[in-house]
Amino acid sequence: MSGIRTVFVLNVGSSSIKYRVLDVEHGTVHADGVIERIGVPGSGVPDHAAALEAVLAGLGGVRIDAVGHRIVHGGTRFVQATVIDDDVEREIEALADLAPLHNPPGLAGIRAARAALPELPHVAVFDTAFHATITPAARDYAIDAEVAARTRIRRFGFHGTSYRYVSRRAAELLGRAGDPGLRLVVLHLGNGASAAAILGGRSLDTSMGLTPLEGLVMGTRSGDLDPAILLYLAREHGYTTAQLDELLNRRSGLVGLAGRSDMRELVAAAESGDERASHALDVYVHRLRRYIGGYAAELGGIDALVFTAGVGENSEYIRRRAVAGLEFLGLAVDPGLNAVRSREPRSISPAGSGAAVLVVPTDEEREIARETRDAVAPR
Ligand SMILES: Nc1ncnc2c1ncn2[C@@H]1O[C@H](COP(=O)(O)OP(=O)(O)O)[C@@H](O)[C@H]1O
Ligand SMILES: CC(=O)OP(=O)(O)O
Ligand SMILES: [Mg+2]
Repeated sequence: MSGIRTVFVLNVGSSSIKYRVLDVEHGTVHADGVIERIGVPGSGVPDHAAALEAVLAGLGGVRIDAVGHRIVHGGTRFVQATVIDDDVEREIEALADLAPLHNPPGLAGIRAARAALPELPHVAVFDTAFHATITPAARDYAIDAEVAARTRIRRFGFHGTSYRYVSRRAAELLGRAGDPGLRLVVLHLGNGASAAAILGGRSLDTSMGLTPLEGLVMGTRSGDLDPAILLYLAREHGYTTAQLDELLNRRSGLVGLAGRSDMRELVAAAESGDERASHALDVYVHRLRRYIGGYAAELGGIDALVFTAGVGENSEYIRRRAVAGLEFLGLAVDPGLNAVRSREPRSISPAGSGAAVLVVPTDEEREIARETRDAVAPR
């Protein structure tokens, strides 16, 4: 008897708002859209409040019962979806320094939406929350423990809302929902990309760390590198912290290696003989395979490898190359099944494989709606 049927989900980025109004039980979408170029001069959308006003005006008469907000970093304070009040809003603000690219826009979204819809419950759903269960060994960096504690440095992990949704759908597809022994390696490959080792629906390890910069090669982020590179650039080449931030978050990854981040374009370029594109893809796939192997080792074997997000769901090429030669883990991809284009969760491994290879489209908005309902009216 929660009465929460229709949830307005807001995924606010630095210059865009993605939104969806949906029926939480059936997933039926009443409205959705994206507003881009917020705050860009000449765009006609000066700030998040104006953007949200435009979104709300476009919704007309749709009845909304609650609002769910994607917040990327919940720190140690938020390990589950949380109903927002003034205190929670302040605590999210205090976490901004840990996720300077992601949290401030999320907070701007909360402020604008609470002002516009003050009578509704608002819930913050955190990317980090699902990874609250990572092992202590996976959680800690090997640095001076006193410094780490004082400065709150540890690994958190992100894309947790996606992992929660995808790992549940994968378990259902395998007929193993609720099985505490199910060993999944999930690859969330979007613009931001990460991997996770998930045992029985709980995250044991994940590739992003204190911030969403660690781990896999991404569209514009470097992922793992030798931290001494920063010292070297600062000391010998005069880089400032702002320049290092810009280099590693915006001018690295696929963009840094090959000048572009769109996977479709890169694969097409590589296939027509572009050496830089081809090399960028080699670096991307190399890193990916190291994580698959590492997580299989942590899990003591693997029952299914799961691909999700824009690249994982759509790139036949990346799936083929990620799995090539992993027969020793029971993993293989059937070329015919891999070529099928579909929005449905599906297996792409040959019948009789030791482990499954799955493609499971993620749906962060639907998961946010579900967690919003459950936070407002715990079941
Ligand atoms: N048909 C496709 N083939 C290969 N890659 C694709 C395809 N469609 C989308 N992508 C890739 O998906 C990525 C974006 O993924 P997405 O999950 O939407 O990212 P984000 O949510 O992080 O912005 C881009 O690199 C894009 O090139
Ligand atoms: C946390 C993160 O990297 O998010 P996104 O993939 O949306 O950039
Ligand atoms: Mg994404």
